[in-house]
Amino acid sequence: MLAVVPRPVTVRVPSKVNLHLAVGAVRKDGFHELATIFQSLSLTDDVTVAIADEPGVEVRGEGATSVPTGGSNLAWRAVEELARYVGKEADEPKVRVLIRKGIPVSGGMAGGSADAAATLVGLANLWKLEISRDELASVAATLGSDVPFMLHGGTALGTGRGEQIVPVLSRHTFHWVLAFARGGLATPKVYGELDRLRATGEPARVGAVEPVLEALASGEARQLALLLGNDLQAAAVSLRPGLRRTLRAGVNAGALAGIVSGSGPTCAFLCADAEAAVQVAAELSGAGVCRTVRVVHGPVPGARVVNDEEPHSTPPQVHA
Ligand SMILES: C[C@@](CO)(OP(=O)(O)O)[C@H](O)COP(=O)(O)OP(=O)(O)OC[C@H]1O[C@@H](n2ccc(N)nc2=O)[C@H](O)[C@@H]1O
Ligand SMILES: Nc1ncnc2c1ncn2[C@@H]1O[C@H](COP(=O)(O)OP(=O)(O)O)[C@@H](O)[C@H]1O
Repeated sequence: MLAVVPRPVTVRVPSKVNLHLAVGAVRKDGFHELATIFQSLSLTDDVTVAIADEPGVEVRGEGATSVPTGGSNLAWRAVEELARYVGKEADEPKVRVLIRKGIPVSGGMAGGSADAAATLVGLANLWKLEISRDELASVAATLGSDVPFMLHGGTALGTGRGEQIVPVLSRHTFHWVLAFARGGLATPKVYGELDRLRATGEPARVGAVEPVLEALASGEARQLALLLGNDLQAAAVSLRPGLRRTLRAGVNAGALAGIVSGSGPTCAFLCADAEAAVQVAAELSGAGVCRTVRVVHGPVPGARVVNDEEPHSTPPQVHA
């Protein structure tokens, strides 16, 4: 009798920006204690998982050539972790993963984490697993600090090393312009640079998280703009001094505020509305301070199956 091979499953997964990133002490396990507010953004990766005779990962799109396709790819690690969790034999998952990247690699927008989260959701569907979101989140946390949020999406507070997620009330949609840099920044290097800066001085720290929560609940972009803060920004700028110029250029172009996204080097500019974002993007792209400019919005849903929707929708793009 012929076995029925399940159809491939395609999952769309957002990127993220940290609206507030307070980096605390280094813990015994080497991670920093965090209090962060994540917001998912409409810049996405699409990940397709399929049963195949030749297992492996294929990567296409934005920055694809700098993404490993072997066992260190976070999507492949997700295949292995989920297989282990549900008790599949180590050589059983004959799965092929196709990643279509829209999220810049090593850009501080959690692209690898996004692919891992998308793979978990895709496999749960492909393998018809009876697994709860909480269980999936616990597997996600073993893959990386940002992975649980990429499952979750929306706007959320992350604590611990960033993996403990609680949803946050956020009214309205916020409009952003992203400035992609040439080349990426390695996350551990940026945390290390912050440790170095703190050992030799007192780089400014972000304020309390409560006012940010209030601004999100009010949905007022102008209020939120005054409160955006990222403790890793000083470290990213120290490693890439040119980011200072990019941040200034975005505000000069009419953004309400600019911030380094997570560990950088992508810069995210909050704009008053959708129309203002398009104008800021056009002006910023002519300023010669970044590689590419994108207009996006948030929050959007976390990793979700989109089998019957059209393939990867790239947001408006302006080449700088
Ligand atoms: C900085 C943030 C902000 O959301 O994201 P990115 O900007 O890289 O996307 C995250 O904290 C990145 O999370 P993620 O990329 O999942 O990191 P992990 O794989 O868990 O850890 C990579 C390395 O980052 C450092 N790290 C990460 C998280 C944390 N709370 N403390 C740390 O010190 C450690 O050096 C660790 O070895
Ligand atoms: N599926 C993936 N997509 C992107 N990067 C990946 C992936 N798997 C592993 N990596 C590696 O993870 C590192 C961080 O990538 P990424 O998640 O894009 O950046 P960031 O941590 O700045 O958000 C890079 O060195 C990249 O080569």
